Amino acid sequence: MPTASTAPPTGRTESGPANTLAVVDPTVVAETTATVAPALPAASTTGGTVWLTGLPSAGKTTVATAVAERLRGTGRRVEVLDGDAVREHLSAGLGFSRADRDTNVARIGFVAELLARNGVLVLAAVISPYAAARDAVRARHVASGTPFLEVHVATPVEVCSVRDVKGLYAKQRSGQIAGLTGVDDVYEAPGTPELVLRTDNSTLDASVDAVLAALSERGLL
Ligand SMILES: Nc1ncnc2c1ncn2[C@@H]1O[C@H](COP(=O)(O)OS(=O)(=O)O)[C@@H](OP(=O)(O)O)[C@H]1O
Ligand SMILES: Nc1ncnc2c1ncn2[C@@H]1O[C@H](COP(=O)(O)OP(=O)(O)O)[C@@H](O)[C@H]1O
Repeated sequence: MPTASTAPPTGRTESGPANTLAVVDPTVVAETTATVAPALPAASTTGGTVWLTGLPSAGKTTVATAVAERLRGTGRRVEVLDGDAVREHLSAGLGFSRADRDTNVARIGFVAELLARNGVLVLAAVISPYAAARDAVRARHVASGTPFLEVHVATPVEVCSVRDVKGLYAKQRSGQIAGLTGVDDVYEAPGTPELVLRTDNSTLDASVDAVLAALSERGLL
């Protein structure tokens, strides 16, 4: 809710009826507003979405977080949308069927576009295994003229399964889970992503630099 110090002179107050100030002498309102209204910020920086797709343990979250950290130091408005975290809230209750994954990706894409359209730089770290679902997210951004960069975190499954940050690959091997992306469930690699990161043969810093360069090339930094 807007506070008294930031509310525009709409003639409304939070506690009174909508037209409370409409009966007040407008010069008084003008004086009051002139006293408390803060200076408007300069035009906001263009937002955009960086969509990191890849297998579990590929490095999506690690890269997204590191890019965000670098940018926060510059004062840029940045948000990380992580599939894992979103599944605890916005996508609570969804599983890993194709339908549920598509729903999850569509929800994250919706929020990403909303934030990006309003000047936030969004880093979405989501497996998003199906090309059609990712393309739909891109289309949503294109429709509103919001920049969208697909980044394939293309770490090979052999490397991901050794990293096995959450023990999922081991669980799949021992038969405790099935339908693990890249092992016994589909992962459709992007055909023409804006950027491909191979975290198995380059450093985290190099990946962060590559993402920042891609943003800079598009005037998003
Ligand atoms: N069966 C199966 N397949 C793939 N991933 C699995 C599975 N079960 C649980 N997890 C964990 O779920 C984390 C979030 O996945 P996402 O929301 O990004 O997946 S999806 O885009 O909806 O497919 C995902 O997080 P990351 O490891 O960070 O990618 C996995 O750790
Ligand atoms: N160059 C690199 N870039 C990103 N992560 C790396 C790199 N080298 C090793 N790692 C490690 O790989 C793991 C990736 O995990 P995470 O970012 O959670 O993957 P994801 O989000 O794709 O599941 C982390 O433990 C990270 O420290």
